[in-house]
Amino acid sequence: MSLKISVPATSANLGPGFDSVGLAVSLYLTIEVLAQSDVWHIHHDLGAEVPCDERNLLLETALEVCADLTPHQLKMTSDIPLARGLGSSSSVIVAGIELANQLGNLQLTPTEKLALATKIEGHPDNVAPAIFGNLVIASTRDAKTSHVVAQMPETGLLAFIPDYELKTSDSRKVLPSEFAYKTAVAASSVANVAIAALLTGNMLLAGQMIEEDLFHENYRGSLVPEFAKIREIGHAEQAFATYLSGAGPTIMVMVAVAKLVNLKAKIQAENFSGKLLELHVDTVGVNVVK
Ligand SMILES: Nc1ncnc2c1ncn2[C@@H]1O[C@H](COP(=O)(O)OP(=O)(O)OP(=O)(O)O)[C@@H](O)[C@H]1O
Ligand SMILES: N[C@@H](CCO)C(=O)O
Repeated sequence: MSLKISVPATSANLGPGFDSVGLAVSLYLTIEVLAQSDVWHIHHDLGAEVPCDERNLLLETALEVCADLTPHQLKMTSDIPLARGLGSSSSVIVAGIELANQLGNLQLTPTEKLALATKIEGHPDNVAPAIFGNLVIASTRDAKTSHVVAQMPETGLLAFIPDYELKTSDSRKVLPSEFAYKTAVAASSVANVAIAALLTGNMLLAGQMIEEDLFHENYRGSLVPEFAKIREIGHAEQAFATYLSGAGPTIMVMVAVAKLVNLKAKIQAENFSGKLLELHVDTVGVNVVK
């Protein structure tokens, strides 16, 4: 049997869409199913800290979804950097669900996959676009997830991926545990206009609203020292928006395609330690090739 599963990276939040909005982007985790085996084994070159057995999040997820899968040798490759704010954990969870779906012949619908993935990840903002591709707006309350898949308006995407990791769990520790009613109303009004602008293709307004986030970026800015400077460069180069991708530390800049080259040169000139990558919107989501 030949089976290959690929899952895109995802950039969550887009400013005020905290925990509920995400965009699928063009970096990929790929799982290749090799021969049946007595025990599970994952061949990968992602480093010694990534387990090769059932302790790997891929197999933890697959076996949680379907406990009696036949063990296989697997090959895992990924260009999604770990703990950088590009949805590496969600890509593995979605791949694990798909692995169980295929090997266990579960016939899961995309909505069922979203429910399973959200339960495991805790929020839908990365797993939803990893499943559906594109821009996804989702809300999970009382274990029920509602979602809308939308086309992202045309924009260039430039990601600065710092050399250091920032685990989502650490980046969530700096957030407040409570929010005053008035602030919550203001924060959700910003989010509402951001989404309405994205859905009507108004990148200028969407960009302004993305940068007015009140939910998380003010608290996380100090964890990502490059953020303020890159946003300043974004303003000087007329980018639509600069935001913290997911829990950081990746910084995403949305900019008109014609302005990408200049923007890239200006950020490169700062000599920050990390990678600067031009990305594209992934419109496919999780993909199975047999
Ligand atoms: N290929 C992989 N195999 C096994 N575990 C992985 C893999 N990729 C990521 N993980 C797990 O996910 C953790 C990173 O998850 P975390 O939520 O901190 O960051 P992220 O998903 O990359 O970023 P964000 O959620 O902000 O977009 C890693 O430390 C590791 O435990
Ligand atoms: N919405 C999440 C994304 C990372 O998992 C956060 O910002 O913490």
